[in-house]
Amino acid sequence: TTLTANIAGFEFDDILLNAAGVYCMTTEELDQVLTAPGAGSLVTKSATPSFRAGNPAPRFTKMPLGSINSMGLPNNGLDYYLDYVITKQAVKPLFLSIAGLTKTDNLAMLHQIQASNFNGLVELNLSCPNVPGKPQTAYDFDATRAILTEVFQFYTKPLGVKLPPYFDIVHFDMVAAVLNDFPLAFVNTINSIGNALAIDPETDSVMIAPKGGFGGIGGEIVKPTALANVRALRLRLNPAIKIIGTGGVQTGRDVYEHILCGADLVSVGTNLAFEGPAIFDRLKTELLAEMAKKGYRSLADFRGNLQTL
Ligand SMILES: CC(C)(C)CCc1c(C(=O)O)[nH]c(=O)[nH]c1=O
Repeated sequence: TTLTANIAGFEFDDILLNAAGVYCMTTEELDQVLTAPGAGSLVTKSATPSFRAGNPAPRFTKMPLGSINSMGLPNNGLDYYLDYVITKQAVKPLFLSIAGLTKTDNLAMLHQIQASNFNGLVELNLSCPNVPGKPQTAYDFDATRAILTEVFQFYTKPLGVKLPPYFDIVHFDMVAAVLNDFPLAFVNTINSIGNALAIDPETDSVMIAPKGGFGGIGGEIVKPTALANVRALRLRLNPAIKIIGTGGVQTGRDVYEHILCGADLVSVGTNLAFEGPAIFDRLKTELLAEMAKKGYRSLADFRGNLQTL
């Protein structure tokens, strides 16, 4: 049985990786994912041009059926992660995530990466903010088209985008219509479901300090939305644009369902944070068992084969 995938000519011989933001802040964490059995790649914490401390703690916490976070983009700056992926890219194909707070920052970072010795894949986090008073970039389809137009004027290395979840069928149509106009290597869907609220029953208070307790949620609770976004985009996007499925993965069956919806790679956030990198080998074992039960010998045997009634 083989668990392989190909994105932009890169062969992955395991299809699991971390979700950006989880287990990827420091080189120590990144090395643990890099060497974890069952993990076929890794992605770095979304980088800004220079170091950011991020929001005051508590800013990530467990809650029933998942997690809630408002980290505020804490990261060690682009150079730190660019150095890491350049040093390690011979081991396996790697993803470098960027999330500029302005379009100027994103373009500057991409110029630096274009000129660098990094030959892996860039994940442009489109949950990054847009101009104040407007929604995040990925919820502003004109802004999404504008930044991708500027990026592809000069950026020639493999690039994909990280998307927040959409909840309206017309939004699936609209975002796919934008993305299909660009030579994207992949789309990673979903990012956390934004601006949720969790309450501590002991104290009747919110659970995280930033933003009055509002934060992005991940984990088991988001799986139905994650699967819907993978499926909706698979049905709409050019087949050349591969899909990384993210959201709600805690068992091999969850990985299997992301693939059934059309995912090529599957990433783990919340449950990786709770369980640690040993989760990758557990998920791989459970996925292989699920495939054996169904008589599948490769992911191509069932990728995208979700049945409708
Ligand atoms: C939400 C942003 C801070 C604009 C981007 C970074 C990010 C964060 C974060 O650093 O707060 N958390 C998430 O769940 N997803 C993200 O993409």
